[in-house]
Amino acid sequence: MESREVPGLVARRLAVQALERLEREGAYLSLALRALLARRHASPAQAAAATALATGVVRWRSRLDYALGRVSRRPRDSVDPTLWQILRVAAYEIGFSRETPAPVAVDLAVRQARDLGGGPAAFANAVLRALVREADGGLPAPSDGPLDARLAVTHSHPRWLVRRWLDRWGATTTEAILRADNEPLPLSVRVNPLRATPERLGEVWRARGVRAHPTPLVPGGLWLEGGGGAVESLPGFEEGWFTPQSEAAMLAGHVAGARAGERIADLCAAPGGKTTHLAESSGDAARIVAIDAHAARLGLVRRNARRLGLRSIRTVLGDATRVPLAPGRFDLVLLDAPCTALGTLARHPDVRWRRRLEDVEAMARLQRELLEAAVDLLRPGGRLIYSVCSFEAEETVEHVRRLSADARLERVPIPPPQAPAGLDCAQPETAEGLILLPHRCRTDGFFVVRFDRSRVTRPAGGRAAGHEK
Ligand SMILES: C[S@@+](CC[C@H](N)C(=O)[O-])C[C@H]1O[C@@H](n2cnc3c(N)ncnc32)[C@H](O)[C@@H]1O
Repeated sequence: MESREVPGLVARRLAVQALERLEREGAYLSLALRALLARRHASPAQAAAATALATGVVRWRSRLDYALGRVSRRPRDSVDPTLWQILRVAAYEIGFSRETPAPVAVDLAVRQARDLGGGPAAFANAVLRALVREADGGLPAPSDGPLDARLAVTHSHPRWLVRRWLDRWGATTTEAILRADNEPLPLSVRVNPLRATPERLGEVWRARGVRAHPTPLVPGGLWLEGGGGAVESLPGFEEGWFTPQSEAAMLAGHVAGARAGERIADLCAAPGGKTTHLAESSGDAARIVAIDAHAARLGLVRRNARRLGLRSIRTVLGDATRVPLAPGRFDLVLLDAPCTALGTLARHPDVRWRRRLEDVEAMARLQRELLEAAVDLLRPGGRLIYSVCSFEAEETVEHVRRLSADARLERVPIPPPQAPAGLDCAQPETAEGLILLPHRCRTDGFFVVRFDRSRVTRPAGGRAAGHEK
């Protein structure tokens, strides 16, 4: 019963349980937390605290393990896995959380360790007290060894990824990306212009004590001050006034510029964040086919369209590499492709540990197939918008180089978003598509490019050969 009496203990136990599921079953952090918090009937405060702790531990995992390893007399693989998660939570609080004083974090961890026996509790006490002494100015980080290994531990990323980024971006940019990945991003929403305006929504929220600011890069969005909390419980959600969406993701729908009367295919549509954006921009007056290979996720597209009051979206369950649609007929094809999601590490810290180097090439292969199918659907003059929440070369510029050699296509530059005061959004590779790196504009890492299907067929590298019908 102790757990009910000591404030903060329930949240820490929940965090440890979520972390164990992540480790043991490879569960997604957000899904593991959601299921656990619902099953244990956690209060909103317990849920918020457990989420913050588990997310923090996942984000800082390798730095926490390094710091604990320095003060533990036992190697990690000889320590009970539950006890190690308890230590990680406390180490996170000691190193990174301003909410809980270190002695309280140690005390709460020792109380949890007691469930495992007197020995584990004494061990936790000794390790964490030593850590508090070591961590005076922050948790220790390695000061020697190869740069990639040092950065990987200091900023808690897998070493293979750090090595890739060092090769491509150099040390300064890589370190800036690593830092940005560890800074939580503000929540944002896209306002449904058919039902509300950012001003009106901002007013309604202000009356409820929620502050919001216009998204700096994309018109029609709002950044929520303070983050946290369930955005779905805010006023206006059920009424279809807005869609939770990252600002980077809004950019794809924004540059697509869907218009009334257009025939549009969204090839990887679920859960419909961008499909509904296209429907809204066209005044719900386009003909939109939303395809996705996963039935349950496709159901979310229908649910979101219903909530937003949109009627121009038809859903089709299927593999978009073999689309059951007439080729050469679409004015606009959006391919927001499945990807490594390595641009979203600030929002989804577990993705960094889930991905392997092989995933990059596997995703690039699927994207190549999807791109071929997408190009076939375009009518002459039709436009293709390709986007991914990743900035890996294989998933972005390498596709652009290949498509640029396709005689049927012409790349149309996308104007870079206006840099708001104080942010440097200068794009490193505008010649090959728009890359948002996570440290530049407080967005996810993202990539978007536009290709139009030529009205004129031209042999590769040759002169125009005639008009397509
Ligand atoms: C990045 S998500 C799309 C997000 C969506 N565009 C949005 O903005 O809400 C990629 C989607 O591709 C779908 N997918 C993966 N492989 C597919 C395939 N071969 N054909 C169709 N959909 C596929 C996945 O089910 C997933 O929903």
